[in-house]
Amino acid sequence: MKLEVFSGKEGICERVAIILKELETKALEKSNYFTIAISGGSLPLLLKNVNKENFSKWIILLADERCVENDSDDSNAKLIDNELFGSTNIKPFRFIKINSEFLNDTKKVCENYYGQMRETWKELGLPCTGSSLIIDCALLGMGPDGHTCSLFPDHDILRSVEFLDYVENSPKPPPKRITLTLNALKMCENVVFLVTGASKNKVIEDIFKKDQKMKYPAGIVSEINSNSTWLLDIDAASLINYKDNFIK
Ligand SMILES: O=C(O)[C@H](O)[C@@H](O)[C@H](O)[C@H](O)COP(=O)(O)O
Repeated sequence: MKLEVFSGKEGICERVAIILKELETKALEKSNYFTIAISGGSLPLLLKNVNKENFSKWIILLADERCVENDSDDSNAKLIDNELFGSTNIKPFRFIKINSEFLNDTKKVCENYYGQMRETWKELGLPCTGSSLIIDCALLGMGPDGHTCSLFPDHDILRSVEFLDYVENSPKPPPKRITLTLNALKMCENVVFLVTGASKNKVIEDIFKKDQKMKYPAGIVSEINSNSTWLLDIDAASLINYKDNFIK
């Protein structure tokens, strides 16, 4: 697991734009598309420097989504749409969102979302292994409790054997959500965590200094995926020794 620390959000914005350009280039050498799963929270606000030149080749997925209307202020899709595309005319090749027709049945929202993903992978000949669809990049946040996507510490969802699953009792509101599982995240070509703020420094200390990754879903993802990179600001990194990983 790679670690890079920045003095502020600006450095993270610049670095993530460079990383995504590199991953996009690599993906487009193999296929016509770049597949990326994106978290909600403050993460989409860090994507302002992302190069939009090849957006017509991007397939955007929700790393997790709250089961709300796509135009609700609680929707991760709305947040990502606003931050990446704003008022521009630029659009990705496809942005897979939940079907709000099923909002009264979380399981159906989940089945439908996975179905949309599978159809896209099949239609475009994207790589898969069994029931796992291979995603080029998962761009993930982490909460102060160490959750990532809607994978919460000590929650049953961590034992899911599905690729995509749902929770109806999320400790963080709103309670009903769908999420990529550990199985799915293990198979992603790359996982990039963007973590800012002092509220996360203890979890970062446990993951990077105390070797207690497995206590936290974000740490577990980093352990099981062989290609994870963490971009932190100095507030999140304040309890670890980051001298050799400080970028600017
Ligand atoms: O669906 C959610 O409730 C959010 O997406 C959540 O999972 C968020 O990504 C993390 O809590 C990190 O949030 P911040 O980046 O805002 O700290």
